[in-house]
Amino acid sequence: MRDLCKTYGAGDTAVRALRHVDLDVASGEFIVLLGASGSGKSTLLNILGGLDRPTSGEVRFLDHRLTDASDDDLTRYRREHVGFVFQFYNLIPSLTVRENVALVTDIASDPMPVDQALALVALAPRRDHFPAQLSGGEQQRVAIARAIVKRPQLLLCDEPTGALDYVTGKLVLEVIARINSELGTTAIVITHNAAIAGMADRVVRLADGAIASIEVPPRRLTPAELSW
Ligand SMILES: Nc1ncnc2c1ncn2[C@@H]1O[C@H](COP(=O)(O)OP(=O)(O)OP(=O)(O)O)[C@@H](O)[C@H]1O
Repeated sequence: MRDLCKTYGAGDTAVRALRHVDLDVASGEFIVLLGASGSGKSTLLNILGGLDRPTSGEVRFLDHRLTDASDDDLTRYRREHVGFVFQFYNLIPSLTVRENVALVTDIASDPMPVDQALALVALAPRRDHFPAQLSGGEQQRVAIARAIVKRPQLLLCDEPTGALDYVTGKLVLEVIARINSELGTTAIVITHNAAIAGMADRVVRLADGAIASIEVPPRRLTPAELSW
């Protein structure tokens, strides 16, 4: 990302959500994005994921220039390269676990078998259950399986543990760390929980739409080693 700016609205009501952000993310990196509410974290993630466009500046992903991409190009970029995980799981209630994940394999070019994705999130035995029969943490793990079944290079997580209790949140973090280390998927995780920063290769802190600091933790911790 180079000199990335995003302004919502115009005139007196304009909100400058991102101001001149420069950031390079290496393939396979695990980045934790911290910052106060309203500091621009989701805006940054949405632009990186091709869900939104910057007002000015440049975003590149490998040889794709997202800034000039047409709507169709952005759709293809999201479909082929990006997996999203949000705070709320957005599963389809009338479909089983397996069917929720299989929806993605129907449109992906090189998906992994659904059962492999479910095994990665330790949910293979629940494949025929419906979302309402699962706990919040299990539903989030289905959402992660759905995000990674197409083998995206980039996994973008916006508050993935925000709705979960301590133990369940840790289980979900374990799954994200495993995807990052076993599949080499680049992971960017937004959180309000500064303790999660210990899992990262780098911790990027936003303040008022700008990068306030980038830190490299002395040693990358496993989720089991984190406490809050
Ligand atoms: N669609 C929009 N229209 C107008 N302003 C917006 C819009 N989306 C976000 N904003 C504003 O842009 C700023 C950054 O919002 P953003 O959601 O990126 O922050 P955040 O750091 O993710 O916050 P939180 O931690 O509360 O989710 C905020 O001031 C927000 O009110």
